[in-house]
Amino acid sequence: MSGSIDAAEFARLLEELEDPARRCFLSGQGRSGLVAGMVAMRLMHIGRTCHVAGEATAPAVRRGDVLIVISGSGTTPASVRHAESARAEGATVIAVTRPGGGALAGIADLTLRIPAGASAQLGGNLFEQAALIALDGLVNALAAGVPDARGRLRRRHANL
Ligand SMILES: O=C([C@H](O)CO)[C@H](O)[C@H](O)COP(=O)(O)O
Repeated sequence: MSGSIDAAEFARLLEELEDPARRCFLSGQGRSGLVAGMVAMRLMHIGRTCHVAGEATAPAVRRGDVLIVISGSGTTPASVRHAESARAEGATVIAVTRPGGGALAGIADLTLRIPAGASAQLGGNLFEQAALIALDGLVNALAAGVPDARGRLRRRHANL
């Protein structure tokens, strides 16, 4: 990976997600969608109301919500559509994408650029791995403000 995540972008995202009452939506396709699911799970564990776009139980996104769209290319049609729809509803859209960020970065209110270019791995592996580490870092930073976050995770963890 060349370069690093921009500290100001990371801080801006943290600020946007500071309000524990704010609903979060996550979106991504393929492996980027799996990263979205992992991040949504941890946000739920620390007490957030969080949904994964496209899941049967996800409600409508509305003004005041935050949608985080994960897409290395920034051009995956479903991801771009989710960003457009959420913007049209008045939600805040956060793009997690490579520098450049395709159409997605142009739609988003905020972007976290993940400097994961070509690598010896298959497909977009490096982006997907790096995006997960960055977003786990974001959740850990949010968890620091949650009283007894570890206990909360234990109590909220799936048991079925
Ligand atoms: O699963 C993926 C593919 O195998 C590349 O590693 C991608 O996550 C999926 O195709 C979505 O692409 P992006 O929106 O560009 O992340």
